[in-house]
Amino acid sequence: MQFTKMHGIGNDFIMVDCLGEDGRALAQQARAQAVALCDRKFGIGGDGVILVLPGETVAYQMRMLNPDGSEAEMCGNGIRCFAKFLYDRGHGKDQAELPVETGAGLLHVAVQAGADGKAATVRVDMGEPVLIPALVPTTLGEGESPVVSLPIEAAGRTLLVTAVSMGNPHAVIFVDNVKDYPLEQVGPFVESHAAFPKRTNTEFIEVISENETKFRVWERGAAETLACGTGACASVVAGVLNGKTGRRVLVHLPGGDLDIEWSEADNHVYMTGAAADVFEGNWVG
Ligand SMILES: N[C@@H](CCC[C@H](N)C(=O)O)C(=O)O
Repeated sequence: MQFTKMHGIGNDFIMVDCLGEDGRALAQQARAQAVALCDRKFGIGGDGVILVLPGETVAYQMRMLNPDGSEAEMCGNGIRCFAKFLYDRGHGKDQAELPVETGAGLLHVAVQAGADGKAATVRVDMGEPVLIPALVPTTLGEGESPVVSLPIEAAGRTLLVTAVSMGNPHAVIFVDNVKDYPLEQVGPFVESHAAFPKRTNTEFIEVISENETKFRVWERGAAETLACGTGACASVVAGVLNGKTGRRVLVHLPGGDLDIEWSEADNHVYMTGAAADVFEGNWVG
């Protein structure tokens, strides 16, 4: 199985091209072997596997598997890698925006090329955040009101969480000092807390100013990673809902920066950031 290793600000993925004749078989193999592929000692190593598939209503479809083998509805850093993967191979080069089917619906990506003519940064229309508790999904809150800084008990602490879905679930927690926060102690308990029936990604956010935050994440099915695009989007939505940030924020993640805007005009969240190739190979496992 041929693969390309890519990353979006340090969130690294094994990309499998399933557009050809043998695409269905490759996708099946990659799904079955996602845990082995992502293993950093015995496999290729990655924060996930991304399947580049033909779409049903448009040309392309993205699917994402976590290192624990579970399938995620969406992946923000992954979709930028997906866009670069296609662009650098000549797909959709003549289109200003490329529609991509995802588990979070149809999203649109716009590539900005570098001096070498290859995709350098990608702007993604991530769609509207989902705030209705039952759809996040979370059992917190009441009726259709957003869950904004409601308490949960986890790891012997009371944590105030804001629940946002960007197709996949996020619990956002604001902290004073993100660098020293015991994320590896708290993260696993929030991930599998009873208030989140599909488990959750958990973002820990330190606000620097109205337009700048520092970010760390404990990802569902992946533990701590260097970046999470959907998480960065969710964190800005949470920042606005809590009155802690403006609508446009430069998010500093351990692997790099993302420019996130929750547009007042159309209620969509826009994410802009880099995507990069690392190497290509042939999986013989
Ligand atoms: N790192 C990704 C999110 C990957 C999926 C996540 N672990 C989940 O299970 O929802 C991103 O950049 O959004």
